[in-house]
Amino acid sequence: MSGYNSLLTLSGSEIWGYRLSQLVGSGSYGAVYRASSGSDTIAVKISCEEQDLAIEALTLQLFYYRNAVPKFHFCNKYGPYHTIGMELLSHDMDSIWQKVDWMAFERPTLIKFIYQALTCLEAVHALKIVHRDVKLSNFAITQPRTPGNQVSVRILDFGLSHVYADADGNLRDDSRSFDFSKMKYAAYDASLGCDPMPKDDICQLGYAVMYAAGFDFAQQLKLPADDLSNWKGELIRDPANNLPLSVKFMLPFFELVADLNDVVPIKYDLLKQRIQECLPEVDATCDSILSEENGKLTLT
Ligand SMILES: Nc1ncnc2c1ncn2[C@@H]1O[C@H](COP(=O)(O)OP(=O)(O)OP(=O)(O)O)[C@@H](O)[C@H]1O
Repeated sequence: MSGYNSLLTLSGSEIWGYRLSQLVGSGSYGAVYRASSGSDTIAVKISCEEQDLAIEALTLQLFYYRNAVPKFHFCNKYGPYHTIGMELLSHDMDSIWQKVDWMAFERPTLIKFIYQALTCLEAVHALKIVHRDVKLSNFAITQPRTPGNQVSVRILDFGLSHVYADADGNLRDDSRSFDFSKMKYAAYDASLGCDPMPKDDICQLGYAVMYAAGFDFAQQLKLPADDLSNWKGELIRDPANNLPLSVKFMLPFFELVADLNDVVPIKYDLLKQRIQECLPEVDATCDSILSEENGKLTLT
């Protein structure tokens, strides 16, 4: 069995006193299991990528008291694998999206999601960390709280993240030398070969919202590299005429995203204000509600 496949068959194993009971998710590098010890239930991420997991563990620890990421429990080695124990979230946004009618979230859901996702990114950027892997499946919601099933958005997966500047603001290189221009869903500047910076996380959040709104982003990603990059460039040059129809109502937000650069500090409050302006009848600051009926999930 290949290294990666063996990551997917660890149900029943015991790690640091937690028994892995169910595979709840997997990505290119890791598998994530629900794990229990007595009444305590957490998520355990397992990967062969030592450095990425070490960076992720360090990052999660920095955010323990901020409600932006799953709370960190431990990191440890398990045979050939590296593991992180963390708060168990309920569903990632991509798997909820796959179950909604027409594979398109409704406007109120989109507005609340983007507001909370931006709040997560604000917390990440405040520590001079750039995430660099912003996509729908890297956001998840907390376990529903009672009464009312309220849930909040958290950002996941810091394997590609990087502390881009020191306390004095001097830029720091990443020795891992990733080539983000090859990443299909990279922001426009990164697709041209620039190092991804916080504004690019926000630009990628914009792509994630287009996808969540039902725009066929997967088809767009199949374009030849130059055409894809041109499309991303046009979105920034003239969002009013190039935004997909399903997110045109979010033009006030996308216009501000198009104006972001790496020099002027990002005004998160203004971005949030713009998000609220896109749909004034919905309070973007309210938590979302998760309901489940006959196996069908609804996030409102
Ligand atoms: N704390 C958690 N609680 C519940 N599910 C989680 C948690 N962390 C991750 N998951 C699930 O596991 C999936 C994969 O996790 P993650 O993105 O961290 O793995 P990865 O291998 O680094 O993925 P990628 O391919 O994006 O690099 C997520 O999309 C989500 O469904």
